[in-house]
Amino acid sequence: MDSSPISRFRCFDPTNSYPTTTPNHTPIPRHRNNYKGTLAISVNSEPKIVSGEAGYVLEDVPHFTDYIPDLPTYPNPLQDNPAYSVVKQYFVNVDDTVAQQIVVAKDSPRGTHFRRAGPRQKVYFESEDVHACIVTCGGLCPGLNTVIREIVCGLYHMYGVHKVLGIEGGYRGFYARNTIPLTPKVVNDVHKRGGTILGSSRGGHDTSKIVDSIQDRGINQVYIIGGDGTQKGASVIFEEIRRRGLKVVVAGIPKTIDNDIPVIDKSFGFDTAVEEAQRAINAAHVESESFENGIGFVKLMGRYSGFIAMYATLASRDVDCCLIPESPFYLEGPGGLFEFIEKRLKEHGHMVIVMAEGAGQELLSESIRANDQQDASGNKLLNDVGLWISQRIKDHFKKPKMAINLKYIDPTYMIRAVPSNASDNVYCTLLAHSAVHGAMAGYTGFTVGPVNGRHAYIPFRRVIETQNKVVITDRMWARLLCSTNQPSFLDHKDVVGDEKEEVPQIQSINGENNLEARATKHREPKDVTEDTREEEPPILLVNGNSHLEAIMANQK
Ligand SMILES: Nc1ncnc2c1ncn2[C@@H]1O[C@H](COP(=O)(O)OP(=O)(O)OP(=O)(O)O)[C@@H](O)[C@H]1O
Ligand SMILES: O=P(O)(O)OC[C@H]1O[C@](O)(CO)[C@@H](O)[C@@H]1O
Ligand SMILES: [Mg+2]
Repeated sequence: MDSSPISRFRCFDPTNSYPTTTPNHTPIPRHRNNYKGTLAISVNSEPKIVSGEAGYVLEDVPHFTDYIPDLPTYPNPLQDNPAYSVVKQYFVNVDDTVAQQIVVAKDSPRGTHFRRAGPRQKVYFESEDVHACIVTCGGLCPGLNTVIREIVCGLYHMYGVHKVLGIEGGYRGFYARNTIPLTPKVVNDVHKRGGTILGSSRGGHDTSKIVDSIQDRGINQVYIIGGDGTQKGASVIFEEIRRRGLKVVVAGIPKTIDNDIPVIDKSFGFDTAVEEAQRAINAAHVESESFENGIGFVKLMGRYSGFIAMYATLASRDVDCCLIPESPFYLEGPGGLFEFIEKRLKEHGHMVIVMAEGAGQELLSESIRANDQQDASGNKLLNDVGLWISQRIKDHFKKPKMAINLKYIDPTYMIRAVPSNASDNVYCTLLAHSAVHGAMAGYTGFTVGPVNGRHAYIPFRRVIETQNKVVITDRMWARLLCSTNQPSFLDHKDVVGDEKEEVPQIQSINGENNLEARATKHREPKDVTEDTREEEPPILLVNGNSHLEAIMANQK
């Protein structure tokens, strides 16, 4: 008997272990958590959570068999594909799941897992019956075309699917635009271009019109590429499809230049964007070095998450100061940005500042009328804080003493409009293929992505409930502070506090930030109590030293 903990609590995979039409038919278990037992159509899509020994939890994704009875299955055509037949164990094991938490202590619970992505032995579509469509939504990101290409080529070459449509111009394209037939020939060299060959848009998400269009066109696999907003839209589409009892897969491929999608290791195009940002930082460095008291000021993307700025800074080593939305700062007075600039210019004669577009927005809205405008998707429109702070720096140094030479560089759209680099191309290929395998296997309502390096199917709920942010108490931010040696910019009154009060404990650093969502304040209480290693952080350090010095002091 197999004594593996997972099999004992029946981590059911309808595509491998319990096919519905094989001679060795094994009944589908009725007792799965949140599973309604009978295979009647269920309109409630509740989380599929399976618990096991030693604190093991599987957060599973929906499957056709959850709400459509008696579906036939077919052997996966990949088993006859010469490219894959030689690969041992090409099909994913029934029990394979991917752990979210891989840094563990001896006695800590095994924690959350996701279903491993990849091809299954049985599929729920015959190749000629598949009618797929692809849509891209939200802002641009390097690699969009590669994902489109690889979904098309994956469907054609691995599964013999020949009906793939491109939906033009984002969600509204489902009901307001024509479709584009996509073949391997059409998409052959699109990965060499930036942008998306399908076009994109914000807003225009009309669920019933979109699902009507899917139904009217006879589409049964919907591949949706986009960021957090897009995945929210995909989740709503999935719920409506499920409510109507349609055999239609909804598969999300996460896209965001800001890297703000939680759970997954990082989003595609991020590396390319960081690489492209180096060109702007290099230019800023060259300009600043060449003039007396030169300041190169670079504004990068990052609405709520400063990952691009942080990684671009770490990669460059020429940056003296990195400003991100997660780390508040102020301009005037002791410990402020102006004081630091003056100090650094006196020491080095020049400096480079990198700023994420979402940083310091509160300073700007204090000084000018708050901008409460939104884009078509409901995202807050940001003020150009980079330009504003540049002007404030110029004004500040005009007054008394130092003549400065500030050059403002805004490459924001350049870093997301370029084609993806080689490593992102490979990453995009894996994402696309994982999505195709999952769809063919009848999984639906999922976003695909790597979790600790292994591709997994993640329920929509998990990627839309929170945003991935830089955790400034994690080691990665400490590495950055170590590289720039910038101050913490904590407000003087916060730093000193009420002298009668006890000096609060310095925040300890708890583990690597490998780009996963770790902003504790966004975590569910359940997660926090389950994972005892990520306790609610104590008050951030605060003793007048730089952030880094304080961290080092604490580690002594
Ligand atoms: N809560 C929601 N429910 C349904 N649809 C949504 C929701 N939020 C956003 N959308 C739709 O998703 C699409 C993309 O959203 P948005 O413009 O926020 O970009 P995104 O996917 O977050 O990408 P990025 O922020 O990386 O550019 C839009 O068409 C928008 O209407
Ligand atoms: O100008 P657009 O196309 O709305 O996009 C700008 C936004 O899109 C992003 O690239 C992704 O959310 C943000 O960094 C940026 O604020
Ligand atoms: Mg977004």
